[in-house]
Amino acid sequence: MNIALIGYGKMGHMIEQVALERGHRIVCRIDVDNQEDFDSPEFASADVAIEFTNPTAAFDNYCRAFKHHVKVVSGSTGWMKDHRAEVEEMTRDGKQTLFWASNFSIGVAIFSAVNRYLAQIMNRFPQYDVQMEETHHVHKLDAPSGTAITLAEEIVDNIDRKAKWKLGTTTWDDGRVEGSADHNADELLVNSIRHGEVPGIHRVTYNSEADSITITHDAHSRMGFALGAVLAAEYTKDHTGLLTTNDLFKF
Ligand SMILES: NC(=O)C1=CN([C@@H]2O[C@H](COP(=O)(O)OP(=O)(O)OC[C@H]3O[C@@H](n4cnc5c(N)ncnc54)[C@H](O)[C@@H]3O)[C@@H](O)[C@H]2O)C=CC1
Ligand SMILES: O=C(O)C1=N[C@H](C(=O)O)C[C@H](O)C1
Repeated sequence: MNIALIGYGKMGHMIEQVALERGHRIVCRIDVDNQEDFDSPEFASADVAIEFTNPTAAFDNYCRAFKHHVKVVSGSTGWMKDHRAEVEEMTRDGKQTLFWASNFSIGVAIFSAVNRYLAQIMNRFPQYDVQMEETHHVHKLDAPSGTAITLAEEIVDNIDRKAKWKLGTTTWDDGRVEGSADHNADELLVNSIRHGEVPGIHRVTYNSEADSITITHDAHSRMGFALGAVLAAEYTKDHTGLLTTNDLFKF
């Protein structure tokens, strides 16, 4: 299939490699210095555009692709709080197509299924309090990570004693600590760590006086995200509307 890349950074390059290995063609690569290519015949020839940019650019990129009726797969995080409703409206009834996931790896899809089940079990065991921690490279623009927000929303949806999640502290390599760990009992605290070149670690911990239970997903590289994004593009070619990893992996 024909794939356009929007955002040719760390993820864009890795997705290109995986897409070529799977026999796809890259028809267009758009980054900040060639925005006019959105209006090129090459871009319009794409079956799907794969978008990995940043929290502020993502939504405009969806709109520019939709103008040409090009379907989009996107992993950009941090835009949901401002544009979720507009994206839901644009993709309603398959008018436009966006496959979005805060994390494309199969490992996180499995982790998410375990996370939901564990939260349900914990309704019977109020002696455990739950907290989350995510660790990423120091270049990351958003905190908490998109994956942490998705996992936190799943816990809040499944455990009766938590009403919402709250960003706690962000700790940097140089020892700086931003934010505060203060929170009410019904708030799920999510702490962030920014360290070196870490691709992404997500940890959910249930702690009681007697013991603690921790589940962790630790990405060894970005390869799992890139493969998932290309699998999502293959799926998106034949589907419409607002899609996510639950559609692809059927959890
Ligand atoms: N859902 C998932 O599985 C994953 C999501 N991400 C997310 O993907 C995004 C990108 O991650 P990386 O590739 O690591 O970042 P990066 O910083 O290496 O690459 C982003 C690229 O987008 C370009 N860009 C910025 N504004 C643009 C615009 N308006 N149009 C086109 N290109 C533009 C930048 O110049 C840069 O080349 C982040 O939001 C990150 O959180 C990252 C890894 C996995
Ligand atoms: O910025 C990253 O690198 C990552 N971002 C995603 C997120 O915010 O959850 C996914 C992955 O953890 C890597």
